[in-house]
Amino acid sequence: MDSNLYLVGFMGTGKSTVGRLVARQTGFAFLDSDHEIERQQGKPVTQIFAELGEPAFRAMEREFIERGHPAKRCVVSCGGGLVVTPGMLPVLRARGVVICLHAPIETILERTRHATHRPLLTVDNPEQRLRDLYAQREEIYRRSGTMVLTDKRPLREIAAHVLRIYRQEAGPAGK
Ligand SMILES: Nc1ncnc2c1ncn2[C@@H]1O[C@H](COP(=O)(O)OP(=O)(O)O)[C@@H](O)[C@H]1O
Ligand SMILES: O=C(O)C1=C[C@@H](OP(=O)(O)O)[C@@H](O)[C@H](O)C1
Ligand SMILES: [Mg+2]
Repeated sequence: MDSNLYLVGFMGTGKSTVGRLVARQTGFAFLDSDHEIERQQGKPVTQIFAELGEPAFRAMEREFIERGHPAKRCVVSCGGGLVVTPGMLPVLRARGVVICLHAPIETILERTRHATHRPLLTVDNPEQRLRDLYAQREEIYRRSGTMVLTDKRPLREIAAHVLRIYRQEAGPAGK
């Protein structure tokens, strides 16, 4: 059982935090798509958006998923928009197990309130932006993979749940 595990879902659902924990527990490598792109570009995601634009960032995400990471034994925390780009979900599915983290919008608003590293939220009304994006994307996340609820749940419990699903879906009958 060594296929990759991809965590997808909206901003603030805990992909980066939970992914790190699951990687530690499995001994898999931990890769966060945002961090990998930042490392490769030598600048933060906010600067990439400002200087090169969102489409360029989406192309970097695609490149990272298609050619930029090992095929086995990785936990990959995907940036929230990665799986929204048309054509990305089949690529993730072909490469491993896709699990979607979920939280209600009120919890997302709370968890993202003080962060400054998400360029989509550096607007006059970040709350409205989050509500709009959440509504636009909800259906895509719902269809992306087995859903894990994260609201009012401790991180270690979420990580254990993710790991259980991974073992079921990557097991002998799976990948
Ligand atoms: N289950 C949880 N309970 C409480 N806080 C959480 C939980 N999951 C994530 N957080 C917090 O929410 C914020 C966003 O988490 P992060 O892992 O960066 O999400 P994502 O990568 O999905 O955007 C962080 O401050 C993190 O500590
Ligand atoms: O939802 C999005 O489009 C984005 C989510 C971010 O990642 P997180 O989901 O880890 O915050 C990051 O990739 C970028 O700011 C764009
Ligand atoms: Mg993240």
